[in-house]
Amino acid sequence: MTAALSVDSLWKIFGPRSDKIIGTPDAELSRADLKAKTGNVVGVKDVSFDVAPGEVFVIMGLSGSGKSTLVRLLTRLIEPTSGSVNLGGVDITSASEAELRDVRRKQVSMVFQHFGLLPHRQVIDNVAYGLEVRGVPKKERRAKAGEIVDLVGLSGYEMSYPDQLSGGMQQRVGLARALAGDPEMLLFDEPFSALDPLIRRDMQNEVIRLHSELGKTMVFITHDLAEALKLGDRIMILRDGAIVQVGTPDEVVARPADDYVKDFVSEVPKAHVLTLKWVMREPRPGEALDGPTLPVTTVVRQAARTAIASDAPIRVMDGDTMLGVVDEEDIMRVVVAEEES
Ligand SMILES: Nc1ncnc2c1ncn2[C@@H]1O[C@H](COP(=O)(O)OP(=O)(O)OP(=O)(O)O)[C@@H](O)[C@H]1O
Repeated sequence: MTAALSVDSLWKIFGPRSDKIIGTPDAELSRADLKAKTGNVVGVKDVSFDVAPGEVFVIMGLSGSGKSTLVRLLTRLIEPTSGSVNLGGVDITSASEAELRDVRRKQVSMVFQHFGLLPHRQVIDNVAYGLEVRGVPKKERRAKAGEIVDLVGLSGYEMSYPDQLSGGMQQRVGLARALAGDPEMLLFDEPFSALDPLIRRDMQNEVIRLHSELGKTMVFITHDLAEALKLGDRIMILRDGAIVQVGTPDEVVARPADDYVKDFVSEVPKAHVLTLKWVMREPRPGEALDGPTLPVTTVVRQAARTAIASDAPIRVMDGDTMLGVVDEEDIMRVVVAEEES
């Protein structure tokens, strides 16, 4: 299957003569050392990854890790120093201005932290804006926008103006606007960072629901690990512009690539994230093998009740194949370790 997004050896170095650094030993320097030696700052350092169609791919990192730079490179809002980006079959790196405009209008929509709504337009016309730019006639674009307004739970607010809505509702308008043009991919740049925790949780659930209904490819930028774990099919962790780890949420939590990631995930409630894959074991000699079955993808916490209710260990399955077993004690070990940490 062709990737929805493919990034290959992408670099962005800010500062003088930045294109002369890649390929030299200076490129290997830490960000601080390179800055001290040459005055250049590495925004994105030799980043490669693929996003599959329909995947939710989260790019996570602390402030300064290069998230905003990377997301801007994806649609070439800034020029890369080297490397390539292929978005839905279009080579972004060599695309003409006209092709880029087309990609930004039709293939990818962005949702930002600052909603960027047009204050003097009603919700319906904010949502329809992208269609208007494309020249879709008023009746048609309003009908389409109306459908999307319903989809994001804003029915009844079509005629409201942005400043009459709460932050969470404004971000729903932002989401609706991004969806109205029926893009293949949504790019979220820290969209919920400014929202209250409860509203933020609602919006995350909204993203999960919309993804399951529409199946769009999503690239989601965040500095919040809990958000990354909740939303991502896979998570890519950046530090100083470089990739530290790419993996599924349970891989990242179970097998952090280094101390940096380990530190990040130390507070994560493991039983809520780890799947049986990480706690199953070989059956012991003589152990009963007629216990209940659960898929290997079951989260540990969800397996607890089954384990407690059964004398024989749970058989952990991949389809018809038994991969291992877990019993109550195996599960308690994860839960207790979590309480102690
Ligand atoms: N135009 C620029 N000129 C020089 N350096 C820049 C420029 N833009 C970004 N940088 C530097 O590149 C690095 C990565 O910044 P970037 O904004 O991409 O990080 P971030 O992870 O998005 O952080 P934040 O969450 O704070 O926005 C930082 O050291 C930043 O100072």
